[in-house]
Amino acid sequence: MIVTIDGVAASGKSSVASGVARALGVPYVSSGLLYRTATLLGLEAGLHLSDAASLLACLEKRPLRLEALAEGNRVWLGDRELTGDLHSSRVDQGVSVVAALPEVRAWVDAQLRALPEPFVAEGRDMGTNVFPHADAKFYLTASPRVRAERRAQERPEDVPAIEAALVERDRRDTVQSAPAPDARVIDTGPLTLDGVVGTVLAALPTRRA
Ligand SMILES: Nc1ncnc2c1ncn2[C@@H]1O[C@H](COP(=O)(O)OP(=O)(O)O)[C@@H](O)[C@H]1O
Ligand SMILES: Nc1ccn([C@H]2C[C@H](O)[C@@H](COP(=O)(O)OP(=O)(O)O)O2)c(=O)n1
Repeated sequence: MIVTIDGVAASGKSSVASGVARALGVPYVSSGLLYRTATLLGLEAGLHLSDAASLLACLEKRPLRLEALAEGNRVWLGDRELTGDLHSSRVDQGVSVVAALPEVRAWVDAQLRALPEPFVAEGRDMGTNVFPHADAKFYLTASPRVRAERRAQERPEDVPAIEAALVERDRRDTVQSAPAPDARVIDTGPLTLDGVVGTVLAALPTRRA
């Protein structure tokens, strides 16, 4: 069984995917972390983030591993854990450029499609491009202000600055961020995290994984 959870930036995709995966007893996988990993490694290597060939060469020769646990995803480069470095503002600012590169999208998609079922996959295009035959599809939204207020709990910046950055990233990610026609759209604004997880679980075709 594959469940896809897509949505705009900071709409709650990872937290909801983790809650759903834990309830089902399956892993979840964060596709955004792979785009973030490509961005971080490109920045650390001093590459131009639009230089797809160099970026891909850099990714393919490194011992990268995505640990897709239900409790949270972790990314490793050999023995070095990258996870804590993947949500910095500089990665936030560069990631849309990297995510627009078809070569990088193909690299991410190949890794995702190699995963053994069952799992929950979250990102932007899980239900549209990567797993169009998923058993259940969801798309999370919330207003920019609500999302910025949530992110402000996790980041040192203030709400207006985070909100402006989110709106800009939404704009740059528009192409790959359309909901699948068969996705159930959930406005998470008026709901608690548990409320969103419960809404997803209640809408699954069966509770088996
Ligand atoms: N109703 C809600 N639905 C989803 N996330 C929520 C909700 N209320 C608060 N949050 C919080 O919003 C923050 C952003 O969620 P996250 O899962 O990181 O989003 P995304 O993966 O879409 O960037 C997290 O700290 C999460 O706990
Ligand atoms: N399937 C995906 C997942 C993420 N992306 C891009 C779009 C986002 O700007 C970045 C980071 O996504 P991530 O889900 O980690 O972060 P946000 O929820 O947007 O804060 O990657 C994508 O293009 N396709």
